[in-house]
Amino acid sequence: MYKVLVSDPLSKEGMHPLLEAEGFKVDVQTNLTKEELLDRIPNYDALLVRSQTQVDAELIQAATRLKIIGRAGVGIDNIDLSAATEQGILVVNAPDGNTNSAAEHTMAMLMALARNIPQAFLSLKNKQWDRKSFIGVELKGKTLGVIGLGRIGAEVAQRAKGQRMNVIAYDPFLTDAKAEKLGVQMGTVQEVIAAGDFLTVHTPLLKETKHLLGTEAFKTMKPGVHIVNCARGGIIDEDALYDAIVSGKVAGAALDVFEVEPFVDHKLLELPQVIATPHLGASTIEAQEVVAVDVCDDVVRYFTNQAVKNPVNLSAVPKEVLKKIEPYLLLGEKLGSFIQDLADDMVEEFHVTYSGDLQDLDVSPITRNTLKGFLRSRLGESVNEVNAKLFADRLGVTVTEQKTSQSKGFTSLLTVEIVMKTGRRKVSGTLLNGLGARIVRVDDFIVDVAPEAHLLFIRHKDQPGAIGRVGMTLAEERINIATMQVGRAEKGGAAIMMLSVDKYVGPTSVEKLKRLDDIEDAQAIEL
Ligand SMILES: NC(=O)C1=CN([C@@H]2O[C@H](COP(=O)(O)OP(=O)(O)OC[C@H]3O[C@@H](n4cnc5c(N)ncnc54)[C@H](O)[C@@H]3O)[C@@H](O)[C@H]2O)C=CC1
Ligand SMILES: O=C(O)CCC(=O)C(=O)O
Repeated sequence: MYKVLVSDPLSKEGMHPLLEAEGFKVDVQTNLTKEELLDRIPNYDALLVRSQTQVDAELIQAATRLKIIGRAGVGIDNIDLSAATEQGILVVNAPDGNTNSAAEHTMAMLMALARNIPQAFLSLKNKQWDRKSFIGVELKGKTLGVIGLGRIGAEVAQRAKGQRMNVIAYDPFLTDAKAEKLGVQMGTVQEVIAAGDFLTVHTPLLKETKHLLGTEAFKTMKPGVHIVNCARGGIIDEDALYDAIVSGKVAGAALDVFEVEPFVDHKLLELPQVIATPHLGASTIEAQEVVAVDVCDDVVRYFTNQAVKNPVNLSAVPKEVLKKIEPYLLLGEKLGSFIQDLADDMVEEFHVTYSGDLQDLDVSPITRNTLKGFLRSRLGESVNEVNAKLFADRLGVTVTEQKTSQSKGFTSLLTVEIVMKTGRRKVSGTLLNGLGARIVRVDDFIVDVAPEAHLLFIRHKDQPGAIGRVGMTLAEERINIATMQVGRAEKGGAAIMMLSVDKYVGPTSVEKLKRLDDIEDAQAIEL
C-alpha cells in the first residue's frame, strides 16, 4: 500500500476520494516542525504540499522511499527541484486550478486599494464614522500595467478591461496575436512600468524578476501609482517600496505575498497606504478542490504507470498526445532493458528511432522510459524517468531521438540501437492489434515475440542439429521452452534463435550453450 503524507492543508473533498479509492494510505499532518518532517518522511511514497512546507535538499535526502512530490498550486519555489531530480523524485504541480481564484483576488485587492476599503472598515470597527479620510480613485480610464501575461496575468487583464481600464502588458513570450485577442497594448518592461496608474505583477520569482520593481523602477513610475503583488514576494523590493510610499511617489500597495512568509512584523504593515492578505490568492473552496484533485490524479497516475499530466521536472506533453503514446511507454522500457542485455561493452551511444504513427508525436516520455529500462538493468531501481537522462550524461552515453518515415510495414515501430567500441546492436518493437507489445526485430533478424520475463537470444550457424543441441542443453538445465523462433539471413549462413523460457537462465547455463557446436553467441534477457 502506498503511503501519502499531506503536510500542508489540502482540500479533503478534492484529495481523499481519489486516493482512498485507489487504496492509498493518506496521513494528513500539517504544521510539522522541520525535525518532525525529517523524522517521518522516510515512511512515505508521496508528499503533498502547498506553499508552506519547505521541501529542501535535506528533506529530500531523508526521503529515501519518496517517489513523487505533488505541489497543490503553481509556484514550486518551496521545492528544491534539482535535489528532487537528482534523487529521481518526480515533482508535479497543479498549474491551472487556482488561476481564476488568484485573478479574482488580484482584482479584489486592486479595488480595495483604489477605494481604501480595508482602512475604512478598520476605522468603522473602531467606531469612527469618517467619510473624509478615505477618498479613493476610479479605475475607469486608468492604465493598468501588467508584468507577466501568463495564465493569471491574462485573466486579470481581461477583468481590468471589464472595469474599462486600459491595459498595457509586458511578457517576454507575449505574441501580437495574444495581445490582440486580449485587447491589451504591448510594451517593454520599462514602458509598462512608466505607463501604469496601477501596476500588477504576475511572473514567477526568477533571477530575472527578483526585485524587478526596485529603487530604479520606482523612480520611473508615475507619481501616485498603485501597486499590486499577488504573485511572489521578492518581485518587489520591499525596502524600496517602503521608501517609495513614504516619499509619496507610490500612493499605495496591495500585497498578498512577501519576501519572507509568514509576514507579520514588518514596517510595510505599519503604513496606512499598504493593504495586505496572508497569501490568500488561491484560498477558495473551488481552487483548493481543483488543485487537490489535480495533484492526487497525478499521484495515482504515477503509481499506476500512467504518464502524469503536470510534471515539473520532466517536459509536459499535451493530453491528446499522452493518450496516443501511453501504450508505448512500457514497450520502450522493455526494449531498453532488452538492449542492455545485448551489450557486451561500454555503451557510448543510445539511439531511439520512431516511425509510422509515432512519427508526428512528442515521444520524449517514451525515450525517457526506454532509457530508464536500459539503465535500470545496469544501475538498479534508483534510475527512473526523472533522472535517467542525468545518469546517462554522467556515464557519458549520448542519447538521441530520431524519427523516420520507414516503418518497415508496421503501423508504428520503435527501434533502440546502442553503439559500443565492439559494434552496434539493435532491437525493434511494435504494438500489434490484439497481441499487444511485440519484439519484431533483433539486429537484422525478423522475430515475433512478446517481451516476456525470460528470453534467450542465440546466434548460430544454420546447420543441422544446432536447434536440437540447444533444446537438449536447456532440458539438462531443467529450463522449459515456452516458445521458439528461428530465423536466418541465408541458407547455411548466420541464423538466430529467439526463445522464451519459463525461468531465469543463469550464467552457467548460458556458458554451456555458448560452448555448443555451431553456437556463436547466447544471451539471456531478463525483462
Ligand atoms: N498568491 C497566490 O496565492 C498565488 C500566486 N501564484 C503565483 O502567480 C504567478 C503567476 O502564475 P501563473 O499565471 O499561473 O503562471 P504562468 O506561468 O502562467 O505565467 C507567468 C508568466 O510570467 C512570464 N514571465 C516570465 N519571466 C518574466 C519576466 N522577466 N518579465 C515578465 N514576464 C515574465 C512568463 O512568460 C509567463 O507568461 C506565479 O508566481 C505563481 O506562483 C499563483 C497562484 C496563486
Ligand atoms: O497553496 C497556496 O495557497 C499558494 C498558492 C500559490 O502561491 C501558487 O499556486 O503559486
